[in-house]
Amino acid sequence: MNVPLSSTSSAAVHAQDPLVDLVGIVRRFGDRTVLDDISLRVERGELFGLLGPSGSGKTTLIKLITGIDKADKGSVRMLGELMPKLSMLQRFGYMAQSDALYNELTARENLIFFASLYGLKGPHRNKRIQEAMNIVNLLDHLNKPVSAYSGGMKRRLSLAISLLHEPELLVLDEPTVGIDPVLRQSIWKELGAMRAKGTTIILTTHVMDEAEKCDRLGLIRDGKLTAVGTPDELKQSSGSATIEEAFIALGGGAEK
Ligand SMILES: Nc1ncnc2c1ncn2[C@@H]1O[C@H](COP(=O)(O)OP(=O)(O)OP(=O)(O)O)[C@@H](O)[C@H]1O
Repeated sequence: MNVPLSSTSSAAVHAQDPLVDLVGIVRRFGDRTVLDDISLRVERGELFGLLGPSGSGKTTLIKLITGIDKADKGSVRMLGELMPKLSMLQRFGYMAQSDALYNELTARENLIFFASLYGLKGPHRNKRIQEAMNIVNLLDHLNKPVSAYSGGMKRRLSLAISLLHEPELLVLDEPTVGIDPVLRQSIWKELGAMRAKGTTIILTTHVMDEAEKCDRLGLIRDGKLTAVGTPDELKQSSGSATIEEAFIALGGGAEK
């Protein structure tokens, strides 16, 4: 991962800091403004969903939160720390939309590599590898090369990697794309269990019944945050019966 990281220290982390605090974020590519003045706070322990049509800017926003990319204007703080910041890497797990896996290595070797980045060692590392692969139902495939994995299996392995170090924050870009409904349900059960233990989760989704399961949603359209609230608040404020209707009524437009 090519991360432009600063190692300069900033504000001390205080218990009252939101987990993620975005202020006035602008991101441009050439003369195109892809994120336009986005301010958003995600509190500790929340399961926060970003919902928006294809190309609306969800992945770009996720990359700014994780410090993979830098905003042209505005600030991103994670736990009070200005991002990007190298030491924060151990405190969040990130599952990108395209899998960042070493195809020629086995799943176990991939997990060992990422575990070393997170500072996991010895029996604890091995226990976490077993636990994470059990969550995504891939324990039987631990020793297979990733090149022999299906697309859905690669997604599940990427999810296992993001969970490996039991981070305080999980950032998941379309985590259930290409995953069958049964496993999708079990992954959501696990995300719920992690949230119950205090993990904050930020994810992007196009699936409306997944959006319903989030504590709060941010609706993005053309790089603008058009609405933020609980699923019920968004339905009420738009007089809609479903999140899908609320999404369209609140400027979400057509889904892909
Ligand atoms: N590195 C880049 N250079 C130029 N344009 C980019 C770059 N990254 C993203 N974009 C553009 O920014 C816009 C937002 O892209 P982004 O990937 O954030 O959308 P998205 O909401 O995540 O879409 P999807 O749901 O399809 O993943 C798109 O028009 C995309 O083409």
